[in-house]
Amino acid sequence: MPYIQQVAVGRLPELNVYGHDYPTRDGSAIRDYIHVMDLADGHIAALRKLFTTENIGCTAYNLGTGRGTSVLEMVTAFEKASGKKIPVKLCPRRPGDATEVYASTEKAEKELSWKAKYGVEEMCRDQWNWAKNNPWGYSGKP
Ligand SMILES: O=c1ccn([C@@H]2O[C@H](COP(=O)(O)OP(=O)(O)O[C@H]3O[C@H](CO)[C@@H](O)[C@H](O)[C@H]3O)[C@@H](O)[C@H]2O)c(=O)[nH]1
Repeated sequence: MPYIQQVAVGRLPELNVYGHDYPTRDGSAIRDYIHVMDLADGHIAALRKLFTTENIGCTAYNLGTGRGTSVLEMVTAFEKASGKKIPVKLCPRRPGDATEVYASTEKAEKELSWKAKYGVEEMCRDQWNWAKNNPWGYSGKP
């Protein structure tokens, strides 16, 4: 996402897509992208659980949407949200990259009463809204 955003604002000429021969629906790798607001809410839900449960010990929760989106699907969604063309360069796979990663969310839903609210469309919309107003981030153009 940070790289797609940099292409959209003109800081990078194109997005390197690492891997286009994965056994996925379009050949690119699949990940579980999450809206930062959902991620923040998930942490708050975990803290709430921590402060209200005695002897909770150490427990891990997955914070994700439970849905996988491919790199090329993300590009298309960002193009739609921004109205900008995102040129891509199909590159070899990065060593060590997994084909498909998405979260199992049942435990967090059940025990934290937390579930991601936003989808890829809202993620791209809100990221573009921030990026177009802050193309060089908080620090401004160097
Ligand atoms: O310019 C880019 C950057 C990324 N990707 C692809 O986009 C996907 C997501 O990449 P990235 O944001 O680097 O995340 P992951 O590959 O999911 O790895 C992250 O998540 C892993 C599991 O949490 C951690 O182990 C890693 O350190 C962390 O970088 C992958 O398919 C990449 O190949 C591109 O195609 N072009």
